[in-house]
Amino acid sequence: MQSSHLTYVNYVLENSQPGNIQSVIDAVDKYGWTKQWLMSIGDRKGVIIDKAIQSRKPKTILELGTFLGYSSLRMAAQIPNDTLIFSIEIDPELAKIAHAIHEHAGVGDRIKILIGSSENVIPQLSKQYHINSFDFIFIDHGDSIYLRDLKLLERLGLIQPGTMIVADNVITPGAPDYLYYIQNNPNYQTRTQETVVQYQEEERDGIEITIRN
Ligand SMILES: C[S@@+](CC[C@H](N)C(=O)[O-])C[C@H]1O[C@@H](n2cnc3c(N)ncnc32)[C@H](O)[C@@H]1O
Repeated sequence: MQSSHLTYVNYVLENSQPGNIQSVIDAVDKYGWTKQWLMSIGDRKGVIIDKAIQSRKPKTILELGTFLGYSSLRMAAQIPNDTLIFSIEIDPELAKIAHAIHEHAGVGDRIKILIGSSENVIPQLSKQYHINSFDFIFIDHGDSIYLRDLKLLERLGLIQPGTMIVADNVITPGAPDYLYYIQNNPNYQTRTQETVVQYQEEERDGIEITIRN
């Protein structure tokens, strides 16, 4: 394991209680604010995701981009125990660390991390996991591939009327082609929630919150 990842895991394990999701979320946030900047959504954007989940009450959730498992942990904290989150991560080492953190938080069986590139994994979802569509999709893997994967999800029928799609980083670094498509498409109702970059005081960012008509 990379030494920075090892430091992170040790910090989170030592500063949280097993089975206590909120204490794990708090430990990650403390690490991000005081030790090392993280590309996890962080506490301030995290509240926006929490509210989106509370408003949609999804039964099926897909995340693109697990990283160290923070946003999936936050989503798990907002939903009933019987709701499974699928989260796709291209880097096997990150997936392993995220799973260890989820196990520590007591939600390892509620977050299914699928290792691989989203463009390869998404087409397997219906067949392997009997998913017809998702109620909630969190897009947070790479700004330049948001639109490609949105269109893939559309083509496969995984986005249906009522699906809520939340995309991070639409201002910084920005996803202009994604925003143009979704904001000029009569199939979607969408708004940009302005916020700031995680674990920083100043830099502007935005989260796009969209509902399929
Ligand atoms: C910004 S981080 C995700 C942060 C995470 N959602 C959170 O807030 O805790 C982006 C992650 O997407 C992964 N990623 C990048 N391209 C990907 C792809 N094509 N398929 C799956 N994962 C990808 C990266 O390895 C990285 O871990």
